[in-house]
Amino acid sequence: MPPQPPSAPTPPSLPAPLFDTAVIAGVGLIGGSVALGLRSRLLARRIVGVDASLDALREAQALGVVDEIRAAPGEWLREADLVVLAAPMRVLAPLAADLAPYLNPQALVTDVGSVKATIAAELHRLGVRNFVPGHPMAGSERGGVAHARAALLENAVWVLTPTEHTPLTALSRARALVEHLGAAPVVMPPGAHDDLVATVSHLPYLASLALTHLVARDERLSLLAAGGFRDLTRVASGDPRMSRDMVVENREALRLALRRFRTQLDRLEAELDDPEELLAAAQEGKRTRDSLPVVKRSLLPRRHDLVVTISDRPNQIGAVTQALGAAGVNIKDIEVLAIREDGGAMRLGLETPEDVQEAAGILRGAGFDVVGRA
Ligand SMILES: NC(=O)c1ccc[n+]([C@@H]2O[C@H](COP(=O)([O-])OP(=O)(O)OC[C@H]3O[C@@H](n4cnc5c(N)ncnc54)[C@H](O)[C@@H]3O)[C@@H](O)[C@H]2O)c1
Ligand SMILES: O=C(O)C(=O)C[C@]1(C(=O)O)C=C[C@@H](O)C=C1
Repeated sequence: MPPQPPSAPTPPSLPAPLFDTAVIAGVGLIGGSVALGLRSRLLARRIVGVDASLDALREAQALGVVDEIRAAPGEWLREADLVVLAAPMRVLAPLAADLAPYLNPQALVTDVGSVKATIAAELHRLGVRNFVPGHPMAGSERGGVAHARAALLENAVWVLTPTEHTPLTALSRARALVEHLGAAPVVMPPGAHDDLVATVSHLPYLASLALTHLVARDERLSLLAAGGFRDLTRVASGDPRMSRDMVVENREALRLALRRFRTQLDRLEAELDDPEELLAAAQEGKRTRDSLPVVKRSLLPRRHDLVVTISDRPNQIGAVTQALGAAGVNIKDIEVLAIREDGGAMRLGLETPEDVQEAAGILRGAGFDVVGRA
């Protein structure tokens, strides 16, 4: 055979996404953050939002959180291989019942609700096979998609609460989802989860309400309320109805946590007359609080991303940054997404959608393969 001319190296293709079509049911703070995580980490080829509020859907689409929007379930759902239920807890089960007739039986279905035993039982009753109940231990008092950020879920503990009905393959797919989103999966039964969050989430919410009620009786108290009071009561600013639903749903476990809390308060009150004992309690409290792990999250919103494939040749990353630097495009964040024998991909975080357009043009001109995610 005559010698062949050397062919131009073909740029490596982007890593295959974990999911083809992801559906986010409830495109608010948490659903939107999951969608942004899927997006920025290239975990789904296509993200569809479904929500009871047309305004929320339009906002999610305008912010580039989802690719497509749907106002109601339908045949279109069969294309989904991932469905994330992220609506308020009181509507999670009815929402699942509306979606169930259209679900592809292979689809991984998960939720993000704050209490797990009831939803786990409800979805089993509905016959949703690949359902893995979940709860990211991260959030904010500010709801709505405008506050969604992929970084919200980064390094967060994300509890998965399989039951005896949960297929092992579904659990391992849910684990992979959580890990790929940059969070840390922790697996336990739904009841154990509900007992624990009663103490670390639902009790603090009621305690913050109690404190705000104390302050409400005298406006001079609000005047003097500084960092300490504000830190302790931040969660009282959350959506009252959602928070109410959360604590009511977990009331059995919460009653026990409240009893333990009252005992602690009584003990501390008694120790006011025993300063040495109170000092020991204060030292123990400081040790516990100081030893809580610091959760590191990126400071940058990852809304304006550009993904560049890089071949396995020297100085490819340098060539990308130099080309953009020479044109005055400011790179705010860089992440290497995948490294393989034939190359890999990296994500550039840019400030504005216009920067993404400009950078994509420059890099394409320099022979790079790019995908914009403005
Ligand atoms: N906010 C937090 O800190 C936090 C943390 C972890 C988990 N969660 C859980 O996440 C879920 C969502 O909370 P959020 O803070 O994102 O709320 P959110 O208000 O920001 O978003 C909820 C979204 O669900 C939509 N929705 C309401 N009813 C619906 C229905 N019937 N069908 C489809 N969509 C509907 C709303 O329009 C809204 O867009 C809740 O179940 C909550 O328990 C919240
Ligand atoms: O506001 C926050 O920072 C939260 O993380 C909110 C918080 C919590 O109590 O920890 C509230 C309810 C959710 O189920 C999970 C998280």
